[in-house]
Amino acid sequence: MLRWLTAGESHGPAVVGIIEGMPAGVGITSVDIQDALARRRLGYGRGARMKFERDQVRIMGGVRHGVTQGGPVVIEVANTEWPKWEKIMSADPLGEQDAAELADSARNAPLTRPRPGHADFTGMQKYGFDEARPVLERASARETATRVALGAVAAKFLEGLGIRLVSHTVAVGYVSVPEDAVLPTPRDVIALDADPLRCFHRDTSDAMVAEVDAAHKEGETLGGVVEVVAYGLPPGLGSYVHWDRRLDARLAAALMGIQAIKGVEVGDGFDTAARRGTAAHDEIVRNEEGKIVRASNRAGGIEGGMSIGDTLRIRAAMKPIATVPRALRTVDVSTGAAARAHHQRSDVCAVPAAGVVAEAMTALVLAEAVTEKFGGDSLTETARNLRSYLENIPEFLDSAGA
Ligand SMILES: Cc1cc2nc3c(=O)[nH]c(=O)nc-3n(C[C@H](O)[C@H](O)[C@H](O)COP(=O)(O)O)c2cc1C
Ligand SMILES: C=C(O[C@@H]1CC(C(=O)O)=C[C@@H](OP(=O)(O)O)[C@H]1O)C(=O)O
Repeated sequence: MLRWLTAGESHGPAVVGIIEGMPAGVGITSVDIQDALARRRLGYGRGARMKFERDQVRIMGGVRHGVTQGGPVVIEVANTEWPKWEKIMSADPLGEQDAAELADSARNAPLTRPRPGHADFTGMQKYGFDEARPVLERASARETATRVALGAVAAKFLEGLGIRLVSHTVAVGYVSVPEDAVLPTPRDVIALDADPLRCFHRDTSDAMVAEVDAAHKEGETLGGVVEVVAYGLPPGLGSYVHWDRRLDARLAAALMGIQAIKGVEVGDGFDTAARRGTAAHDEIVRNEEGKIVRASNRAGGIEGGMSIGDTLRIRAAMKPIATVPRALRTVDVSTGAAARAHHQRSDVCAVPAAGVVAEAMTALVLAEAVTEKFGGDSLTETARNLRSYLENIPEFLDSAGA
């Protein structure tokens, strides 16, 4: 069983992730995790904090000399902003002098004008806070740094089994890649990361940059759509036998669990709903070598809640950043008067970063499904079990490795 948790606040000393059940023998270093985190910072339209803050990674358990040992892997991503927040976010009660200094600090002014589109207002109601600071600290997408760190470990495990993931931006606001655009492969990751929007279609990327500039100028923010593509999956991850074992359900929950994600689509998803049956599915045919393959990939590599051994495609729709510079209407809960929502700084568009987070979440779900199906206390054992499964699929059913 693979399970994982994250902890920490946006302006606390660190955000921390722990993953338990990762087999031994997976090669992972702080540099690998640092590289994954650097990709999450990419993207045209991200805010000031991305420029001045660094992610400082420390592996605190489960890895020795660059290889997992089978125990829980613990990763700390320190917030380099911490010295500015040490008093505001102190875990322990403050002494008299520190408390007096804090009371005078502008940074600590109570956030009584909750921002629509955030957890602020309902979080205050639910947990009984009189301002939004304690809510936004944990609701913030700063926490996605830990998901990407843990996802880097999961991705290394999958890579050891020949499974590779890619993510890319397919829409920013109303600007979308054309429907017939080529899918990126793992070979394209460097080019993708070099693109300002992590978009694989040159002309669309230029139009997206212009859209982010226009939104920025108008005090607006933008959302969009990202896609995760996974290559090399064996058939049979997940199951049709129960709703919560379905791979599509688990991937959808994982992507929906990312801050600001409001929709998930597997394969052609919503377009498929508008098609007639003969144009909606992926027919089973023999190729020139006599191998059983699919004539298309409309389902996005999942049927009956299981991977079918074809390319996985899953999309997530992100709403526009809720801390809008042209601040939205709210109520100041300290006075009851109409007001404008609190705004200091924010991203204009975080869609490219959301793609990297979605890739990490997909890696975590796939790694969990792989360990569930193939078990193994070491990567070698998991690989052996996977090989044996594939070798033992009866020849007349063999579609593996498509
Ligand atoms: C990578 C990433 C970066 C984000 N950056 C910001 C930001 O700078 N400002 C903001 O208001 N929201 C940002 N968000 C979105 C908020 O975290 C999100 O809108 C908030 O949690 C409420 O969304 P929900 O209703 O889906 O929980 C970001 C989300 C992601 C995934
Ligand atoms: C810090 C990160 O993202 C933050 C996510 C976020 C939000 O409201 O979700 C708001 C912003 O933080 P702040 O309000 O402190 O500027 C982003 O910078 C990060 O991704 O590392």
